[in-house]
Amino acid sequence: MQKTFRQPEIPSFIMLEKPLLEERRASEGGASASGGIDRDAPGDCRPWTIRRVVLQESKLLLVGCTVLLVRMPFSIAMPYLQARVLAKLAVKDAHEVWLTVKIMAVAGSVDAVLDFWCVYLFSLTKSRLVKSLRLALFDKLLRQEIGFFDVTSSGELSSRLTTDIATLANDMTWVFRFSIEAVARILGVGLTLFHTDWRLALVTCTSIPLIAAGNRVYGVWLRENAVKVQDSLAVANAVAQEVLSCFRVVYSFANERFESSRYRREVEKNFALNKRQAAIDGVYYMLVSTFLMNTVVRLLVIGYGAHLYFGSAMDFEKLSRFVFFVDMLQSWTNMLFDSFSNLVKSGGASAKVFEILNREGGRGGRGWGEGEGAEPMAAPGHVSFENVSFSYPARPGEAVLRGVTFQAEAGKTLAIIGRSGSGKSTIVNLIENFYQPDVGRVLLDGKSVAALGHEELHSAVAIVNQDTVLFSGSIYDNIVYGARNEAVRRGWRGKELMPRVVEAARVANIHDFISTLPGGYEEEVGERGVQLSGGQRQRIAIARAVLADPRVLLLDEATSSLDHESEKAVKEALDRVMDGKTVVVVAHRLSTIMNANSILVMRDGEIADQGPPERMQEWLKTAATDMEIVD
Ligand SMILES: Nc1ncnc2c1ncn2[C@@H]1O[C@H](COP(=O)(O)OP(=O)(O)OP(=O)(O)O)[C@@H](O)[C@H]1O
Repeated sequence: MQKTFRQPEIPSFIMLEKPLLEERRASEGGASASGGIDRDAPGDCRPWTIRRVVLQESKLLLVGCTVLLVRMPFSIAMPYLQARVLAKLAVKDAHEVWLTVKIMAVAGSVDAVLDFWCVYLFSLTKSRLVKSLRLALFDKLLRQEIGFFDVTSSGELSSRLTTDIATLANDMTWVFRFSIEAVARILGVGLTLFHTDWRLALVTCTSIPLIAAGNRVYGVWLRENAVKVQDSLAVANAVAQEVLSCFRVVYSFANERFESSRYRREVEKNFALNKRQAAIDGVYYMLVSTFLMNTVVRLLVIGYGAHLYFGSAMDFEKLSRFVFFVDMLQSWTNMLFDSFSNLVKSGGASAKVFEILNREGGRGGRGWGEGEGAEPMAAPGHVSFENVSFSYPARPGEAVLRGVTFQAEAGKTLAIIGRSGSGKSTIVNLIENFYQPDVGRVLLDGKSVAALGHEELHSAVAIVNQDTVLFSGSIYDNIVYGARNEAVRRGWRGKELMPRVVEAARVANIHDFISTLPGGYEEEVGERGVQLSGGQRQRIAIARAVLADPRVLLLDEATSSLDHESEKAVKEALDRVMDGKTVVVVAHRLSTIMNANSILVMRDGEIADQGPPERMQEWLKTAATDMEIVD
């Protein structure tokens, strides 16, 4: 049921015009509009692989490869022309020398211009891939179930989003820029070598089987190590993120030294892996690149070439041309080695990224993005649990709820009480469909919450926790957060939203405070709302819930985290918000319990008792301490 808001005067400092609908359209159309990766379009079940990612940009790559092929004759012409200049110098043919120099100048210039296009096209491909992969991964993370985040640290995930994708992309740049070019050039030079002298060309090829065997061994090892390197980096990042985001706790216990050594330990593990990789890289390049290619092949070519030259089976120009081409072949083979090792490393970096992208995700109910835009149904907000048993995915064997059955009647308040760990918050979590019961059903107005659309459920149910989470941004942004989907559905812009935001802030007892701030509703709250007091944060969170105008309000009542004044302001705000709604409150205050319509007593995951407060009055007095109930 939509609440009708009194339209207050809009304060003069508010000049907001936030086009939420356009914002959403931009975010949804972002990837396809830019021609990037299809971000797991519905119905697309193809697994994510490097091949799939690369194929997404096949058109750009094709253009890049065409430019490479066009460029190749100009690049390959250079050693050929150089050898010709040397030969003509030896016979003092000035006309031919200058003519060849002019041809070299033209060929070199065309080569340079085409080089620009190669670099540009392949770098562009890389940037598009990074952008699309980041978007796809982030969207995939948003589609995961809450249990996934219980067992995966946010630091690790941000490492996947940033470091892993950046490594993958950097390495891919090499691969695109050089491996395709290297293969094209090696083929071109190879053909030219055979055309120049097939015997010397065969000698040049003798090392190929050895190089192939070396690459295979190196590749297997490198891939394994690359996965370990990225994993150790993710662990180090997770530690850093945790410490930085909880820095006040670190500071207040003077644990900087401990945290420094904890981070150092993880960075050292990453360093040890990198060191091992550096040593193996060294051995590989020493044997394959420097010894085999640069020394053995060169000695064979010059030795056998000299033999042919002295036996008059080859002239000087041909021999010097051959030597120049072998030089070119060597530098491009080295390039190919680099590309190969980078490709293998990017395989390591991408392993976890693809693992997440290919993750099924056990989110119950319809996922994010499905059935959105639908008008929320007008229903009274009746919550019921039918024989619910549940254990958390992180601890599958441990039943936290057992056979829980109760009703929270529409428009009434149900207070849940019980000892710490008895399962009170778990009940709230299940109403939010954060997790699904192992047995039984959780119903909202007769429908299983798991069967309701994601937006539909969460526009009907709002939660206010003790542990208030605000986002960095303005107070306005944080309050509007409660009604973003509705604002989009109704096409509201800033001027339609502002009166609602102000009204919500008034209901939540925070408008007067906001009006005293220099920036008013546009005042920044800092990361996680650090620039506000606990009570102010809570009242902004209440305003956010008021704006969401839910049918069911879930409250986790604070015990003593606030001073008397703030607690009074928060309590008044809550009393106003609760009016006329179905409220399920994890209660710690006797007044809240006595004002509730019904009380549910939890003990070790089971319902110990339930009934109206009048019936339990006497019992409550004796059990207050045990149940952590305060006056
Ligand atoms: N995400 C989770 N993963 C695994 N176990 C959990 C998780 N959350 C809670 N638990 C466990 O479930 C049990 C019930 O927790 P719950 O938070 O529901 O208790 P509570 O009655 O709300 O306690 P409190 O009053 O202290 O908040 C506890 O034993 C707790 O350790």
